[in-house]
Amino acid sequence: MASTTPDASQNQESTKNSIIFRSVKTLAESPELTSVPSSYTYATNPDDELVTDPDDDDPIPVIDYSLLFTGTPDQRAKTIHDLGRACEEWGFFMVINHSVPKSLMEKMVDQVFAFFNLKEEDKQEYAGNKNVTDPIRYGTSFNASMDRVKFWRDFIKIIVHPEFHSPDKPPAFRDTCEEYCRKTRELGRELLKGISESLGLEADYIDRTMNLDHGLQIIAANLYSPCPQPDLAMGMPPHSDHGLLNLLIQNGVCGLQVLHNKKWINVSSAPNRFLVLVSDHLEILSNGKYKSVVHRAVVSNKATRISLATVIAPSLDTVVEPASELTDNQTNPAAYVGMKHKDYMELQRTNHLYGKSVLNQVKI
Ligand SMILES: O=C(O)CCC(=O)C(=O)O
Ligand SMILES: [Fe+2]
Repeated sequence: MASTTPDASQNQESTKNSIIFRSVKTLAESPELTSVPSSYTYATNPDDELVTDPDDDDPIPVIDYSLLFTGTPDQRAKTIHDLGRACEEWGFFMVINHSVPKSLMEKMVDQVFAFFNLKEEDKQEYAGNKNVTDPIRYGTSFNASMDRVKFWRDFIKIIVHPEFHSPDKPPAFRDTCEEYCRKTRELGRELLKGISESLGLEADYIDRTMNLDHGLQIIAANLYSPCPQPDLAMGMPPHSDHGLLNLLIQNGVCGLQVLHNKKWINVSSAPNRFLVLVSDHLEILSNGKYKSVVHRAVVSNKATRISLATVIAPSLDTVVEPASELTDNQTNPAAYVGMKHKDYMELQRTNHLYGKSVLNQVKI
């Protein structure tokens, strides 16, 4: 795979007082870099420091997707029950035996790599877009103009449904991405049918009420370049995602940690698995029964990490509120106010990314 050589004049912008790198990649590749610049120095909250691998007695839930279709009635019922428990207790699970070919997953990760390896000026074509509904947004950190501390991450976010968009380069990106997005949309919608049933709702309840025929699907590809002092920088700070589910894959380099029972759990994954994160709108719809998972991405000094998140979300105009079937005024009143998905996304974009700070704003 071709790699770009940093070119100081092309990849840096000078302001009155400092030089700003346009991407962490160009910063990480600059020969003079030996330590993390102060603008990236992230102070971890000491309360957050308990980091561990999963406990054998409480393993990360694994869902065998094929049993939803080809299992015996008992196996199917158990899988739906397991899905519900995973959403309730972890807000996170891994999916095996799913419908997305391994070769397509690998091809997509390769294309993401190839995109980040384009010349910076080619990627900058998509930079500067600010609105959550801009079809393609390339950038660095989270919201670089607002972040108090910058995150060690470059990203591209692409809206792929209800309308499909794609960068024109690299040449094979569009076709690979279109197929990958179709397959992951199908996977996400089927998982949501099982999740609907686990809540005691009709299988198509979430699909119908969240208007998934016109649902928003976004892919967010993240590049975490090697960092000279990984303990001092953060790839993505603790946060939960908007949307219903986030289907995540990575390039074989670990870095994702999920918060479970007040501990940060390192997630390692086999190449053919999807890491599925319950996201804020599923928590709202289930009136808090299912919890969106707080997660973060740490960085390494050895390898470049790629992660590719596929967000399956309600249509932009859907007002998401707790399902009336799951609430009653006396014993289980609605715990969240309804909000249009589009407004929620805007709220997330204009807030500092920390924990569940956005979700807390719609909590009653
Ligand atoms: O890189 C990761 O594993 C996490 C990425 C993430 O949290 C996101 O894109 O929302
Ligand atoms: Fe996330």
